[in-house]
Amino acid sequence: MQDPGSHTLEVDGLRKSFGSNEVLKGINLTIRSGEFIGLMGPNGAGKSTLIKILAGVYQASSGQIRLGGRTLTSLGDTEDVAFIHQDLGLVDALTIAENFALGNPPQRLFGPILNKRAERTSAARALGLVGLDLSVDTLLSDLTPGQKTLVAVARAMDRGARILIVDEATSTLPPRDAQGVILSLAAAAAAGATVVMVTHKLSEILEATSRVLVILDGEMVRDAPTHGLDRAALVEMLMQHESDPHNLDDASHQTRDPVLELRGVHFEDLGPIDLTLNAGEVIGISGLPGSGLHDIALLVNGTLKPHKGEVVESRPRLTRALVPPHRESQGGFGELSIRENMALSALGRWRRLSRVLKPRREELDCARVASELSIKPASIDTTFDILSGGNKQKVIFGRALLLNPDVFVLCEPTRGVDVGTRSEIYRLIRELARGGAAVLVASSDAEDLFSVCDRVALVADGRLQQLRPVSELSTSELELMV
Ligand SMILES: Nc1ncnc2c1ncn2[C@@H]1O[C@H](COP(=O)(O)OP(=O)(O)OP(=O)(O)O)[C@@H](O)[C@H]1O
Repeated sequence: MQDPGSHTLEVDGLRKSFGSNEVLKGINLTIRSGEFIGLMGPNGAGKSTLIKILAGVYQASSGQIRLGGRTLTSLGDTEDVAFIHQDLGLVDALTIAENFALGNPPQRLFGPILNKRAERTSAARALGLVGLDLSVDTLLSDLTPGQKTLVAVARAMDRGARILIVDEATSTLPPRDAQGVILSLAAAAAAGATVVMVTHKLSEILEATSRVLVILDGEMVRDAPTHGLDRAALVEMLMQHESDPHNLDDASHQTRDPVLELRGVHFEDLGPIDLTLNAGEVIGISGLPGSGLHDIALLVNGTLKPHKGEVVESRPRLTRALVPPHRESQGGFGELSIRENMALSALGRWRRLSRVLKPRREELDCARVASELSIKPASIDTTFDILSGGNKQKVIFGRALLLNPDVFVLCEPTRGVDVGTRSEIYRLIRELARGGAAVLVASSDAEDLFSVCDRVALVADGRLQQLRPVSELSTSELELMV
């Protein structure tokens, strides 16, 4: 029997099935106080399901959870444990102090009189712990996404959490913001808190964690100290038979005829923007949140119309496909299947001359793309809603592939996807360019830029800087760009 005061977290033989699909196949774990755990695994491996069982969102089919020797059905109601998801559970219209007070029993001075001062002092102290130099009266809506995540971490610590469970909280943050969050989590661990962090970013694992756990197909297949590991070792742990994501074949480019041009385009604070997309070339643009990076992509796609200037197409009826920046709000239709979500915009492709749909061809094409992207579950009749985050991203990417357009506009194409799929997406993008498509990648992920783009440029101060060949840039120059 352990000391109940300790915060050792133990999981024994945890299983979870959804219908006949066994998603967790007997997970065993012991995590001690002060450990910083990186939890990795391919899309659909079961990471979020494990976290949701710990949080009490799902109930395990069998198995045990113990904290400090006490058996619990979940950690959801335990003050010692805080969960930080992509949806941070903060309210934009409230101040930092008010967000801290949300859901907390009020601190009382005397009878019904609240001790607001004590609440503010303790909130300010917690902000200091995560390195945020902000007044507690700042409105949440005035913060950057990274600062909001730090507020969520500070709030958890203010509430006395000794275990922080963080599920892909940095995946939508620009690198510098993500770095701030990782540093504050590392500081929390150094001060004795336990951190369990789900991430696909190898750099975050190497930078901050003390131990790596890998889930594959619902089983915990690796458990190793991070010390001594490098990127290649992590990739090998994840993939077993890995093809190096950076070893992309050098596409022999064909003629680079202009396909689409933005000429002197203005949109809100952007402009003038001049950009030419050529057949067979992958152009990458990057920038901070609010820089207008995705607006440029949407202007290229025709979703946004310029206030001034023109979008010139090289031929009539030029076709375009978009992977939108916000999968959560602009991506898929939750109640439709993988197949329906993929086929939606390309239905015309499977029509006979008589205009009758050829469902068998449609099914085969969707199944082929789903398999190329290793979408899980493999059945294309699966409902979109129940897919893991990374698999949703793959379906949306697959939809663009099926359209087979002249121009691909890909916003954050690898957001939330695992290491193996990332390299597969890079291979597919190169293939699209080799096939003559013009590709625009609008991404805040340096790896997207140096792995797949021919030329890249930064969006800053409303302008698109000069495009430069990636081959002439060092990794650190690229990382500085994002
Ligand atoms: N509510 C649900 N009903 C049915 N199946 C589900 C449900 N939630 C998750 N699944 C399935 O469980 C499997 C594991 O999903 P989970 O979200 O745990 O993966 P993950 O490892 O977190 O992936 P990612 O890295 O893409 O976020 C997937 O095949 C998913 O479709």
